[in-house]
Amino acid sequence: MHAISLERKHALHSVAATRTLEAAAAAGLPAHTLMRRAGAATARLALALAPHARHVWIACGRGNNGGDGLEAALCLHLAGRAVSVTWLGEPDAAPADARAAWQRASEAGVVFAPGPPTDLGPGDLCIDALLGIGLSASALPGGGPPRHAPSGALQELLQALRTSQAMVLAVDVPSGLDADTGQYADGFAPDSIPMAPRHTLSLLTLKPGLFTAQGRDACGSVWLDDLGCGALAPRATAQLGTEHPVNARPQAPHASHKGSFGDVAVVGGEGLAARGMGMTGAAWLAARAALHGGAGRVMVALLDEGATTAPPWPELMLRRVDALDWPQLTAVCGCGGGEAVRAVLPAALARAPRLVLDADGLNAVAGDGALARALRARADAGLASILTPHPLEAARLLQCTTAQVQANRLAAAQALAGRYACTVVLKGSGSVTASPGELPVINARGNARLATAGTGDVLAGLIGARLAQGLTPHQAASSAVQAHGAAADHWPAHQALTASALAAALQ
Ligand SMILES: NC(=O)C1=CN([C@@H]2O[C@H](COP(=O)(O)OP(=O)(O)OC[C@H]3O[C@@H](n4cnc5c(N)ncnc54)[C@H](OP(=O)(O)O)[C@@H]3O)[C@@H](O)[C@H]2O)[C@@H](O)CC1
Ligand SMILES: [K+]
Repeated sequence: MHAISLERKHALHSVAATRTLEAAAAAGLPAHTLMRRAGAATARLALALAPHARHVWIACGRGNNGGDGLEAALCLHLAGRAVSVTWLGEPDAAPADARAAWQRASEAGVVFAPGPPTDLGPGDLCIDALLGIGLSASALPGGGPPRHAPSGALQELLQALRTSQAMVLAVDVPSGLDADTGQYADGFAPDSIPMAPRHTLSLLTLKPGLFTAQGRDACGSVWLDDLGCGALAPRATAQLGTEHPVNARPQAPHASHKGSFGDVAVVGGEGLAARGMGMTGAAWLAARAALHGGAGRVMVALLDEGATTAPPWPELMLRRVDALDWPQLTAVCGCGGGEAVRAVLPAALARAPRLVLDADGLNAVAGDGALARALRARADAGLASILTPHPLEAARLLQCTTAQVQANRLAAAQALAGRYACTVVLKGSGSVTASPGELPVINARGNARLATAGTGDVLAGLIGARLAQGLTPHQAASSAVQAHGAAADHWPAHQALTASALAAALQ
């Protein structure tokens, strides 16, 4: 068992892949072995997390997730800890593994109670073994006729886990969270983020839903125990994090010059005169990020007709759009582009060998079939494209709703990558980078402090710098997303995170 380090990459497996592994592993082992191992691992982690707990309360559901909880109860009881179990199952209706676990726990004298002890305090521990990967698909958003929201005893136990002052350890997955998508099933989402610390012990595999959408908030710290079956794991579904270099420069030869690291041109920043909204700041932010991200030279072509603006940072060079030497550039197009960017896109799409399309650039493509076809045609011409939509922009590009994008972020990013034959970064909690023929990458870094104006422009500029330095689009995008998140994770607690300061802190 180990805590998931964000410094390394990790394989992620869907529920279906995990079920395949479970079946293969179980076939070679005596009956109930996997569940015993799962229970023992849960108990070990419980003892490590809350060594001084006066009481451990375990909420167990009717399925095998509850069986893991019963096995953990037995282990903790045998270790001399004060344990009580609330089990929603019935021996005659329980699956075989869970029934065996109940029998062993009962015979050993584990205490069963109708609910949690009334005096659970901050030093105590709750274990959530109500629902695991057997969450019914029909209860998932968009997954068919809605099943009834959790009711009665299940609802009461969920509520007790969420309002308890005691730390919560979730077995396999926080109950009600879809392990594939990171979305709660209907009726399972908490009203607010619980205050007590949370941990999740993922069993057999790490699942994608633990790290994207609502997964990060639901899980807290994530641990993995492969139950001794890691060698049997099938092909990964996705990857958590990346090990690509954060900045290509440190490996560069001494005899380098500014041309060695590529030219980035940021095209965006509609002026105040166009529609009464000045958005030039977005272009400057992207440009600053490209500079700090290691691009050799950074040019800015503002969509601000007639304005004479001095660059806010002297390293940046101003260009008119018609003076851009497209074939030599990595273009970052769209940041603060407003309506004006639409006129520039035909040239950028046809001529830029490497293109990052952000914000209004994406909206323009979503609303114009000819631009969409031009984007799609770039792959056949050997031109590299990266799209960086947030969920609403992704929904426009896919002609669906934001809720449908969020219901399965991995699938949405992959659908976009397929539709436009390019790399896609679907932003949001647990950003997903997808490219045709590549394993999608879920970013594990970053935090809510990134939810401030301009950080998306910074990301687009950084991706442009990575692309200009010769990384593949998939590497450039996934490593930039990770570096952007890591910068926020290392941000001093007392210091405001602004996009401008973030751009300057990039490495
Ligand atoms: N077997 C093994 O080898 C191993 C298994 N392992 C463990 O088993 C877990 C998977 O077990 P599982 O398949 O039994 O599913 P599980 O997560 O307990 O849920 C099923 C229960 O939930 C209920 N339920 C579902 N949706 C619902 C809803 N919307 N609202 C309300 N209720 C709902 C459903 O009710 P029903 O549909 O029967 O009415 C049923 O009672 C896995 O996560 C891991 O912890 C590990 O030990 C490794 C070895
Ligand atoms: K659970």
